[in-house]
Amino acid sequence: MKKIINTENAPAAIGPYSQAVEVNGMLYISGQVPINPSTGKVEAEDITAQTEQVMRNIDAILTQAGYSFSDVIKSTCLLADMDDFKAMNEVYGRYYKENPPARAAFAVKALPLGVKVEIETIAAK
Ligand SMILES: C=C(N)C(=O)O
Repeated sequence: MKKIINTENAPAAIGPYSQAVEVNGMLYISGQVPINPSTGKVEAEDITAQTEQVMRNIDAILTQAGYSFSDVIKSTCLLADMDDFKAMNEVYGRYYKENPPARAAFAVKALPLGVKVEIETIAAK
């Protein structure tokens, strides 16, 4: 049975999706963009600050669902500009120091709200 995960410590959805859905010990977190949940706005400007906000949002959803970064098995990183790959990795890598999850990274034409980065996450117990 699926369980919808919702926390005020991560941004509300900006479209018709849930922050995360848990089913059978698997947690599927929607792509997180760098919205500050306190204000509902994108305040971070550069890729480092935007990635930090995205990772904080992922952390809040993992925590709400009773998971942690060590439970993450797969990420998908979407970038508006592949020139940001290195800087995104520097922040991302702080959260996954050992045995990092499987991952794909893409540059896409554009991201919602004109942000530079969006990261999807799947975790398992
Ligand atoms: C930001 C998103 N995850 C979306 O629009 O689907």
